[in-house]
Amino acid sequence: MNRVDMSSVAERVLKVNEYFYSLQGEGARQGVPTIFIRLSGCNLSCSFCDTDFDSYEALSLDELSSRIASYPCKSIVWTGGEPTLQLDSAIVAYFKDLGYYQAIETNGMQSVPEGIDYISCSPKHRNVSMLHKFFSQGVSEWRFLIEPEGALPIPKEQLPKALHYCISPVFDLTTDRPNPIALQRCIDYCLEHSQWRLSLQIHKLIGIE
Ligand SMILES: C[S@@+](CC[C@H](N)C(=O)[O-])C[C@H]1O[C@@H](n2cnc3c(N)ncnc32)[C@H](O)[C@@H]1O
Ligand SMILES: Nc1nc2[nH]cc(C(=O)O)c2c(=O)[nH]1
Ligand code: SF4
Ligand SMILES: [Mg+2]
Repeated sequence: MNRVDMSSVAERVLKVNEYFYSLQGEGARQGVPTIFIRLSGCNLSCSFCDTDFDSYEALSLDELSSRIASYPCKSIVWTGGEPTLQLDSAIVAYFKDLGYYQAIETNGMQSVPEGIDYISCSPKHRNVSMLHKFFSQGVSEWRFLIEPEGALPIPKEQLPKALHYCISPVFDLTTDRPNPIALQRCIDYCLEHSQWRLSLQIHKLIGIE
């Protein structure tokens, strides 16, 4: 981006629920130091959702980038809520210009802006053609969430390709521990389908943010 473009993008505003520095707790990048930026709002309201994402502070990109600049890290995870509701390619380019590697956590209801380096998709629907439409180039990781009851959400049809195939048991909201029945379903599934691996929310298990 040239300097004129950069300065106009810098004034754009995101509704930011919270930002914090921690270790990636989920998926194939577990343990990686990461700046989490949680954007407000979602297009779904999943019964198991572990996140309050309604409240927000309106921050310009300029302000947001200066607030995260003190973290000793150049890796962002955009999450929410549903970050695809606010992010676009100009915002991604702005943070790329500042040297950030950018991952996203998305529910798979719509496409991800160009320039994102790593896509973690945890679909909350069973519409495989929608996944092919939005992720025709593939994703970095699938991360299917498994509940204790009901049909497994992993489609029998071919998914867009991924580098990593993760399944996660739903964590109980009162104990911050995996639901034991969901966990057993995940273990059984991985042992029968060896392309898939178990992902636990390690941040909850070790008591970090
Ligand atoms: C809070 S969501 C935000 C991103 C996006 N809306 C999504 O659903 O992927 C981040 C991750 O947390 C997972 N998640 C939410 N509630 C959970 C729970 N109770 N147990 C385990 N994972 C959960 C989601 O499946 C998703 O992978
Ligand atoms: N440590 C940690 N890792 C995470 N990975 C995805 C998270 C999210 O809420 O999107 C999350 C989170 O909230 N904390
Ligand atoms: S899509 Fe993600 S953020 Fe939205 S309600 Fe479901 S789990 Fe929570
Ligand atoms: Mg979380």
